[in-house]
Amino acid sequence: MTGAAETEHARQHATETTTRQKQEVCANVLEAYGLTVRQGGRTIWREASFTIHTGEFVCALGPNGAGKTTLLRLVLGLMSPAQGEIRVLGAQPRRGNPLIGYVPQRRTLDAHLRVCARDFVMLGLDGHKWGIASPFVTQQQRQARRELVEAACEAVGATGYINRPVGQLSGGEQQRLLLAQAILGQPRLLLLDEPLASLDIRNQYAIARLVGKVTQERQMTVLLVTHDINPLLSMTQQVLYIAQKQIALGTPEEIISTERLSRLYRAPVEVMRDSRGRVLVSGLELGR
Ligand SMILES: Nc1ncnc2c1ncn2[C@@H]1O[C@H](COP(=O)(O)OP(=O)(O)OP(=O)(O)O)[C@@H](O)[C@H]1O
Repeated sequence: MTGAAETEHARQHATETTTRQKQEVCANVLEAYGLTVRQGGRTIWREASFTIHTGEFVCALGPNGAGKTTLLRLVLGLMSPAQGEIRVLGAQPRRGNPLIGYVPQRRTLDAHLRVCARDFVMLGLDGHKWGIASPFVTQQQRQARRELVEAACEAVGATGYINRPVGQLSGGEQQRLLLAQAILGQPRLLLLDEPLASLDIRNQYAIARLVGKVTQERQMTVLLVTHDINPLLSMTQQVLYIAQKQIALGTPEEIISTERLSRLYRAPVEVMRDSRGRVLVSGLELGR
């Protein structure tokens, strides 16, 4: 690296560190004030106000099309609200914020994808460049990146298949790699869009436990979209429920109750709990 490039690199690093430090002291990870969101001329939800605090594990629930992914898109700065204000780590949302890790709604990775698990996870560091590292990366930095990837793979229990082509891995194994990719940059906020979808029950619980453990160890705030809260109940502190164009936030006991859900859906919804605390909701099949 030339002297000028080194100076520029150091300046950028210092600016990013200061911004990071400033945002890390923010006690509220997500703040919404009177948020209204429209898509294609339709109001998806309106006048939502809520706060997610540092370190909370929050599950977003709601019927198909209620606007759960839309909320994640707002947080990621991929769209703007029609009204109201949203603040992420004390600032306006912005695209490519390194303080946010994101696992999008799961697509099965192409069975013919030859890239090995280690390189796939590495995309979490420079995915926007398709893994083509900057020419300024030194041998030492390359080694540090490898160690970071290996630590993330270890954290999600993927070390055993780190050299295998991702296309050949099972759904549960691929989900672990997506999680490793998202935590690589040590984000403060982790967004997960239906990480349990299309996994069998055993793997749903295994991935749920893993997400809980990894995010607690790394002190991350989590906003996770799911259709089934049960595998996540033991770690969920807040539930964010989206229905009937409204958003409600509270503890699982507050939100997932017969009275509250019936009010949210303006329909008779019944919530039952079994001896192990698992919830069963009936009445939602009648429509949004
Ligand atoms: N680009 C777009 N243009 C117009 N409408 C859109 C667009 N993207 C999403 N929508 C609509 O916004 C609504 C909310 O979509 P969103 O994907 O946020 O729902 P969701 O709650 O995540 O649903 P699911 O549980 O099915 O994933 C849907 O009715 C969808 O059709």
